[in-house]
Amino acid sequence: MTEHYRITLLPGDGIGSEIIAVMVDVLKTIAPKFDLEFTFQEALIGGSAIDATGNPLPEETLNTCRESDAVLLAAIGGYKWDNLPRHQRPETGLLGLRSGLGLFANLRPATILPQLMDASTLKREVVEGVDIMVVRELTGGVYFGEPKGVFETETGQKRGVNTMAYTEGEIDRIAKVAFETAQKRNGQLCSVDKANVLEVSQLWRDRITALSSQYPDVQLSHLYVDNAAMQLVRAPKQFDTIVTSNLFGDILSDAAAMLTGSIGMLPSASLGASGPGVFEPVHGSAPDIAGQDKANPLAQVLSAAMMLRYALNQPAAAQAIEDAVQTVLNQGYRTGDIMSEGQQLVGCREMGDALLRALNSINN
Ligand SMILES: NC(=O)C1=CN([C@@H]2O[C@H](COP(=O)(O)OP(=O)(O)OC[C@H]3O[C@@H](n4cnc5c(N)ncnc54)[C@H](O)[C@@H]3O)[C@@H](O)[C@H]2O)C=CC1
Ligand SMILES: CC(C)CC(=O)C(=O)O
Ligand SMILES: [Mg+2]
Repeated sequence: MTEHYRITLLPGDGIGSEIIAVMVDVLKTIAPKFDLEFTFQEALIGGSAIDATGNPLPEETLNTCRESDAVLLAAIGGYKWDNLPRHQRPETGLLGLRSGLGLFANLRPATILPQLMDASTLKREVVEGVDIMVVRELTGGVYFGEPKGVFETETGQKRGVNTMAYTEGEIDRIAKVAFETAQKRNGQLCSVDKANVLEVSQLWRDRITALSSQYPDVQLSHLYVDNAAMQLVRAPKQFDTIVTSNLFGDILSDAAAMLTGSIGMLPSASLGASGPGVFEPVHGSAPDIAGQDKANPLAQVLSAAMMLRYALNQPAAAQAIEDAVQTVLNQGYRTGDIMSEGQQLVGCREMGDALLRALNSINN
């Protein structure tokens, strides 16, 4: 029986429309082979939404997302909107989408593919075999805490304020996701915080430690975030699952991206307790290469694979996409960000065409 899914597409800004187009072709190609049918509905977010409606997250977009089975987002942001007031910025739209859909858990896998061992800026022996899952808290911490703003002091100076805050409930629910993720992997969980300085991090550490007694099969460790950043580039293979707050996870997952060769390779899944998840690359809108057919579409395509696996329970279709990515890399196709000697430099569109050829060679 054919399974039918309603998918919201959010191309956003910059390279968004280029990489989403490749991903949609991939999904359309895979659908009949696995008895799937997708209805795609495009909606506005970020700078393109500001230009069209004055609002980085129109209510209509949130409603469309809520009515769908899953959301595929590319990225938002760009120079054009950098000087708008905070509440009108593209990034505020993205934060609104995450909080509006209750997406408190962001899973960011950083796995090095054997074909890309020489694309990393780190030595082959350091990155070979890296397989890390960063579980980033996504709707709390300093990106959302109150008070925030720029205020005037008694002496007339401007003072910028953001607040890093977590409740026990917010920590407990992300901890549960992280422990369960570690259980399904190698059973090692490293919690990253700054408990030597920040009260909010001490609460984080205390709650994670308290909850660990419910997961005797998971080996829990703690690192301060400065050391964790250093360890990630010194000896990344020591990590299995990492759980951390919104800001630290944002930073550490970009660093982890470079272990795999490029941020253009890293997908992610943003999940809540119920309702549709958002599947999105870790990278941003890359305005420096937008409109030039230079973007690597693989993080976006692998985000669609995460959607098939995590939201739609279609692991065989997810695997087919992941296999196609390996095939095109085996064939030597490389966008600029993962290019190395002896390989064939291609643009975003050409990489997409190679993926479609690989998928079309799958037997029905
Ligand atoms: N989830 C999202 O929508 C995010 C949005 N942003 C926004 O994106 C804009 C640009 O931010 P940046 O700090 O420059 O981060 P970025 O991730 O967009 O780009 C960083 C560097 O990586 C390269 N890059 C990123 N994705 C790539 C891909 N698929 N293929 C090849 N190269 C790629 C870019 O060309 C750039 O040199 C900003 O407006 C920022 O706020 C940033 C991060 C996440
Ligand atoms: C653009 C920000 C809102 C977030 C970010 O950098 C990210 O989620 O990776
Ligand atoms: Mg980021």
